[in-house]
Amino acid sequence: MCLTLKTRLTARKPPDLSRLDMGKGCKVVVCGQAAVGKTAILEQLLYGNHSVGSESSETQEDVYVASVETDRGVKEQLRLYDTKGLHDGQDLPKHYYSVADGFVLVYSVDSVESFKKVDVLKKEIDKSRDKKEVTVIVLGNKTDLRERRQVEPEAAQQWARGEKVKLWEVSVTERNSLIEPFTQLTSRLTQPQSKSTFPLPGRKSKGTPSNDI
Ligand SMILES: Nc1nc2c(ncn2[C@@H]2O[C@H](COP(=O)(O)OP(=O)(O)OP(=O)(O)O)[C@@H](O)[C@H]2O)c(=O)[nH]1
Repeated sequence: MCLTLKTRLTARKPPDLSRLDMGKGCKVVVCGQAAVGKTAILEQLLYGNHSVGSESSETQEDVYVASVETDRGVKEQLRLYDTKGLHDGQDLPKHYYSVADGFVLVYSVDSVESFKKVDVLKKEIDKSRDKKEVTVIVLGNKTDLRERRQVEPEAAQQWARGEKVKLWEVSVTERNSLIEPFTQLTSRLTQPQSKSTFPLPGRKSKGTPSNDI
């Protein structure tokens, strides 16, 4: 498993929509209710240096470019869009639906409201995906807050089965819990048959040549 930060393109400034279509790599939108831990997850995954409970400012939009080794042993590039957290009644801006190859929907297990928001987002994705193939994974974060849990794992997994998405419970306090979801997401996003409308029999994965630093 290898996951390296290549670049962090922006820092806490308003979104520049023109950047969304630029650059290579699968585009993954990380979204969910405010303060569920979207930034903490990305920073812990990529830098390994997030200390939970630390003061954090609200994200506007940040883009991280990461190199992830898939379960086929090929390094692939991901562009991870850390989006502004959604407050009550707020929707994810529409442009994300049209550019995303994949979504990471994040809720916090100590907030049933944040889980309901993930359900709303999933249904929006289904409505807007048109014919495009989009990979969605769901992360239930903050499992370390055991006494404050409001979303039970079985109920969440049942919902996930109904929606045909994979759901992992994670905690930023355990970096290892974050690795498998992102490895699987990358593997699915880059699997050869999803790239071609006319898969050829016996066609092998080409993979993307690594240009790691
Ligand atoms: N206990 C605990 N706290 C966490 C965890 N993940 C994140 N946090 C804390 O939750 C707070 C909010 O985290 P952020 O990463 O800023 O959340 P966000 O979803 O990016 O927030 P917005 O940008 O406002 O939407 C921070 O104090 C984090 O340290 C976790 O797994 N466990």
